[in-house]
Amino acid sequence: MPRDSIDAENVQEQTFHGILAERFPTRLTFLFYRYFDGIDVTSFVCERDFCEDVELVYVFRPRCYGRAVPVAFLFSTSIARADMRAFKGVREMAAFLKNKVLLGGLAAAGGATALYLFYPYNREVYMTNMQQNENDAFTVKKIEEAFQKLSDAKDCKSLLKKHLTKDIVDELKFRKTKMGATLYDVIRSGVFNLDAGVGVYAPDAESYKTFAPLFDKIIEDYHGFKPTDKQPPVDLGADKVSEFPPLDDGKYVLSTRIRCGRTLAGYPFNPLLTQDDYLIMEKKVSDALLSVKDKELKGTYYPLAGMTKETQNKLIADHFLFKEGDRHLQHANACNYWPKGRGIFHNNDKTFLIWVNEEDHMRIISMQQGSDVGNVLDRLVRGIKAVETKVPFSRDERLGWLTFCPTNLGSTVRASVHIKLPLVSARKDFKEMCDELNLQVRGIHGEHSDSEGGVYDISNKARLGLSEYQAVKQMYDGVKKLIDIEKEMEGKKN
Ligand SMILES: Nc1ncnc2c1ncn2[C@@H]1O[C@H](COP(=O)(O)OP(=O)(O)OP(=O)(O)O)[C@@H](O)[C@H]1O
Repeated sequence: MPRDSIDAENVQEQTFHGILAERFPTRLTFLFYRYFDGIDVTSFVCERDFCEDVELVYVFRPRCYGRAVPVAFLFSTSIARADMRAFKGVREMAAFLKNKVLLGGLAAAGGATALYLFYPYNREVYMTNMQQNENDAFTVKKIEEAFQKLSDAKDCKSLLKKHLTKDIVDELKFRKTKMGATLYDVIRSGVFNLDAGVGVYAPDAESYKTFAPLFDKIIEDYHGFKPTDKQPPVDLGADKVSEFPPLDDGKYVLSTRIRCGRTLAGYPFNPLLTQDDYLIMEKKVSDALLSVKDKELKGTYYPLAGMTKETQNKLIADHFLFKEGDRHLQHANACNYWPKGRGIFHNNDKTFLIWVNEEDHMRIISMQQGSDVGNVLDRLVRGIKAVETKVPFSRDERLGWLTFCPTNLGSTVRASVHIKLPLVSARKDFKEMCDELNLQVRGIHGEHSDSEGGVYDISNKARLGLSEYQAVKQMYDGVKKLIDIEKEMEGKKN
């Protein structure tokens, strides 16, 4: 049963029968239309999202042409056979043969034209209906409609829109990973959220290979990481933390946070996880965390199910917990069965935290007040080492640690500071300056939020093609430079 159908099954079934009764009053008319008009019954069972308004879909209308050609051929030959029996005498036979040659010629020409005109359709029909390339016809139709929607969205600036060409759609629309991910699962969020910066998510690890013609272009555009490039070996920077002394004495940087993402080997990512998967993974991770021995890291796992709204909101406001209801994640089907299987682990001081089954299976986080980047990194490294011995993670030779969003691949490290730079951030070219320093700017309540009280979240932009240590260094060097410019501007002002 397709994943989307779980809740909507009964409703859809009823709608389906209602529509059938209305449009096809007798079983015979239904069968006729089903045969000649290409109605694919399996496609009715599921849909509740993108094509909400489409009740009945003639999945491949051109199927009728595919069937019409052989039917017409059989029809004409059977008439010819009947005629032949009726003819007597050589003259009639010669005339008949002449006609037959003519008829045969016309049929061949007609057949060739039909083949030429309808080959692409028939190929699709064959591939989908014979399950040659796995994807069902309705999903193919959804992908084509999604592509049309993106093409019509002139203001959309996402990398998805930029790189999803007709050729790529035609190449990928039939593909499906072994766990069942389609191109539609990949692009769904970006199709709903035309204001997205990127717009794609990987429903499972294999998607990065199966849908590589799209992912590779987006990855290269975002990270500057070519299809021939390879993620360097892991270097968490355990022996180099002393290179990151505090950035300032508390004047500019309010707090520092370094996080990385991990996915459990053998499990798909959010859109393909079942309720049982979520619960099993939660148990695996929370059990593993129980055995953390490091005194500073030891803590408790708090499942989201059962947590009061008040506690949740307090944790979110204090920047410890993920927010609920991010529309980009929701449209990527990343919030199924929420809040089941989701939760947060943290130590007493809330300086070491692990998010379970939010965007990625795990987000490992180290954070504290002030700008002691070295200390934050040291704690994170100890945390990663404590966990990775208990649960195996997905890593790809080329792309490094695998994550749901392609912007997080590779090192998966986002090292950030909450920082106040009143003069620099007032400059018109603030965003361009940060871009040049390979820094990403966000508001203080996370991605897609605005700055408050002049505080920005500034982090490394690149995560792929550089080691964990290099990602932290990118943020450290860039922020140091911004602080120097702020000081320079202060000097000039005074
Ligand atoms: N340096 C920091 N100090 C304190 N809190 C921070 C810092 N950086 C980020 N946060 C907080 O962490 C929370 C999560 O932020 P956000 O969702 O932007 O980033 P993320 O966890 O890196 O994930 P993603 O990049 O996938 O969105 C937010 O509440 C944000 O304010």
